[in-house]
Amino acid sequence: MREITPGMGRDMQTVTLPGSKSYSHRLLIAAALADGESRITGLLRSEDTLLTRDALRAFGAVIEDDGEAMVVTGTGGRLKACAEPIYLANSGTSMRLLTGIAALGQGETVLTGTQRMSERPIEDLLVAMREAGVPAECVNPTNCPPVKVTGGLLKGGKVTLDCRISSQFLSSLLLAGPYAEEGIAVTVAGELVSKPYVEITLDIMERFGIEVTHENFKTFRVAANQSYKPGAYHCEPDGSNASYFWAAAAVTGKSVKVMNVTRKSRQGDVGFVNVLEQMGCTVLHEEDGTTVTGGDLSAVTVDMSLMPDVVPTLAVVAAHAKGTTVIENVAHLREKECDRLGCVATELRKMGIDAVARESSLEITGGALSGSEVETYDDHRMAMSFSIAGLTTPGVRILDPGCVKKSFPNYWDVFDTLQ
Ligand SMILES: O=C(O)C1=C[C@@H](OP(=O)(O)O)[C@@H](O)[C@H](O)C1
Ligand SMILES: C=C(OP(=O)(O)O)C(=O)O
Repeated sequence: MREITPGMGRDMQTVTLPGSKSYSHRLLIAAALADGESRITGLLRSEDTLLTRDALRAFGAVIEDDGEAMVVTGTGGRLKACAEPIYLANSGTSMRLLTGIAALGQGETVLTGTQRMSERPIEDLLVAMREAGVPAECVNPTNCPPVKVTGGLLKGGKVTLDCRISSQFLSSLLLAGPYAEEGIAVTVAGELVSKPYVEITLDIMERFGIEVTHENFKTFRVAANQSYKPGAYHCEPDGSNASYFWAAAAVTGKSVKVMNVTRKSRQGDVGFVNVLEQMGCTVLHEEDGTTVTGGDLSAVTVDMSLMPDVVPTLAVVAAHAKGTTVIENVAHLREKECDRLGCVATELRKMGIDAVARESSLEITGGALSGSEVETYDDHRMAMSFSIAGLTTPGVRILDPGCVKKSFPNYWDVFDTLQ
């Protein structure tokens, strides 16, 4: 348990954050699929990205960490058989992205995780993989992991993919695509949620020399006989994790600059500052970072389909704003580390805030917060978001604060520099 002390130290604070989780997973995967040696700096070393690293090692990539960079000797897309199941805890990105990559393995691969992982859907991806020739199925009749994938049979061709639950399914097929026998053409059926994460995938594939074409994010084509180019790559800091520090400024009225996270980034969550601006904050965009200064906060109605991971942060800011904030189009938040609509509403209500989770939206009416013991549901974003409420409200106690290790192991050290 960790009790937060209200208040911030200086009026203007600067923070430096570790690497982006989404970029780190993809940089490691692309380098592991390349033929030759890559050197990657700035990577996030957290529970989830290290699980991806270990899985790629099991698939035959040689990955060494010299403290500054990870040096990856890739497989050229020829992956080793994995006799033991690959354990991916509750890392959805690892599970979904590596399920597609397992199609490049030899023989059968089983990918497994925590109890919560076995409640996070994956069947839509497996349907498309089977269309592409890959025997792939859930071990239990749940549409969720563990999954079993038979490698070596990725024919590719035309497939249809339902992306209403997760964009990670599409990223998975795209990343494996260059090594499909016929290449792959993926048509997205239904809404593509979390689209910016697909842009991150496209960015990495392009940087590694792979050409992907698409018509307005509807049909994506990856030609066969392309290969990932090894080289020197750098990972930018994490835009989702920046949200907690911008939110700290928003609720305290002070200023926080997050270094090297700028609007030039392809990380959709950097767009969180635009929502804060709409709520009454001032935002300063500079070449070397983005500063938020808090102001009188008022409620917003906002579609957050593109920025799912900052919804818990926004919810805590909304609890401090005048009026009722409506966060729309976020049904997919129910499938994350916890049911983030239900759990966020429950924890806000414990603090005396009127919060309602609907099927695909969240409504929060700002008001006077009171301290409470915050259940974090083994969800790093619950811990980090609710710590921000503790800056304005005495008696906020975060249970299981160590769960931040999933994406931000030194979160509390950086948080403490605010005080
Ligand atoms: O591809 C990625 O790196 C991610 C995609 C998003 O998931 P969904 O596409 O399932 O919403 C996001 O929530 C997750 O933290 C990271
Ligand atoms: C949803 C998240 O991650 P993942 O899907 O990788 O578990 C997250 O980091 O908020």
